[in-house]
Amino acid sequence: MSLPSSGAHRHFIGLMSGTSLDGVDGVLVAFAADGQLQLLQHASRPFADELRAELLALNTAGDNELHRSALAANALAHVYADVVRSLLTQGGMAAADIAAIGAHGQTVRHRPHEFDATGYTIQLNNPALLAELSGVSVVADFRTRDLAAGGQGAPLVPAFHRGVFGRDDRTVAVLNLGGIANLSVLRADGGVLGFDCGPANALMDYWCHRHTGQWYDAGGAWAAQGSIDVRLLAAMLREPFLDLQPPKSTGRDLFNPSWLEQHLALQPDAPIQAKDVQATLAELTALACANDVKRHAADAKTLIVCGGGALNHFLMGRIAAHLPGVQVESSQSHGIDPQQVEAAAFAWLARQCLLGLPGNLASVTGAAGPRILGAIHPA
Ligand SMILES: Nc1ncnc2c1ncn2[C@@H]1O[C@H](COP(=O)(O)OP(=O)(O)OP(=O)(O)O)[C@@H](O)[C@H]1O
Ligand SMILES: CC(=O)N[C@H]1[C@@H]2OC[C@@H](O2)[C@@H](O)[C@@H]1O[C@H](C)C(=O)O
Repeated sequence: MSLPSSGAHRHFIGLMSGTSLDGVDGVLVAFAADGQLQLLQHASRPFADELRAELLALNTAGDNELHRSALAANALAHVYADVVRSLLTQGGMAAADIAAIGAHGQTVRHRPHEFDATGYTIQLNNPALLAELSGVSVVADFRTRDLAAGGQGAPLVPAFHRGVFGRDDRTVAVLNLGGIANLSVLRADGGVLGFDCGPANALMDYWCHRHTGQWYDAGGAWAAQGSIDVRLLAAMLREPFLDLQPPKSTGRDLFNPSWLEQHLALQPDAPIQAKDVQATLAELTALACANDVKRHAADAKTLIVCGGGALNHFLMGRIAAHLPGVQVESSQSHGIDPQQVEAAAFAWLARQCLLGLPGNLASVTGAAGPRILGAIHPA
């Protein structure tokens, strides 16, 4: 993987807890002087049920939010610190060996440019506590500067995708299937387009947990038993966000259980079988993403998929079915575990911040220009 590097600041840790709310993924990476990034260690922690439920609840308005958010952020910092400890132990390294941790935090609201010209994006985090617990400098709060500069504040991974997956002889498309789906279009001339496509695991996980008690549909096996409900699918596909032009980003603010329940309530037929709803949600993700590839990356012959959704065989099959002539493959076949890509991106973003280099791409977020992202909390 070739990424810009000055040779300084060799080892970094990246921590990502994303919109699927499954837990924390962490990586320990080394940057070589020649710009190569090497993934050294990976560790993950699922959230305890109580913390997961509280983080989920904090995505919508509720009682005493400030107090509850502060406590949830503290709890999150402890999970982050636990992942950092594992990474250091696994790598046989000490805190002093790490230049910085890039800690994304937990998005609980994302409303760019709503309500006033700036709007807001909120990632719960306690980087000061994490620095104290880990003894490592922490870079956090990656999104707000881009927002202040008129950008969406998301997605931020396309710049990293370009460094890792970009080719100078062809267009490559990279699809992240986390709680939300986002696409990066990496052109041979270095130009990058990136935006959120719509819902991915956030809705499928909700539905799966409600009806099976499992946090997610492993391999998409349950969805594969269902039939796609064409009326429900057509109704969900009419969601205006799906047809907005980029730059655009979204989150659980829009694609949440109420959004799904409202669509279900409007269906004229008797209740749709639960497994059919699951199949239809997978198809919604597949079609929304495939339509975006056709609209914005028509010349791409390869679609590299990362995020936990790359492990959903049913979903991967449906995406491939809608993109004949495009090779749809997991990032694993490009040497990087799909569940480590985002965490690695935040290690890279932390390094960009320490080096005083921009982390955003104005062509993606719509910001007025390149900006150094993140706030540094020294060890
Ligand atoms: N074996 C599997 N089969 C099917 N789906 C899986 C599997 N493993 C993980 N997933 C899905 O991937 C999700 C986690 O993906 P990931 O960690 O990429 O999301 P995230 O980082 O929280 O999201 P985002 O990219 O939106 O920030 C799980 O919630 C689950 O839905
Ligand atoms: C506000 C926020 O947390 N957005 C996430 C979310 O999860 C996927 C998608 O929506 C993407 O836009 C972003 O995450 C990745 C890491 C990004 O910024 O590129």
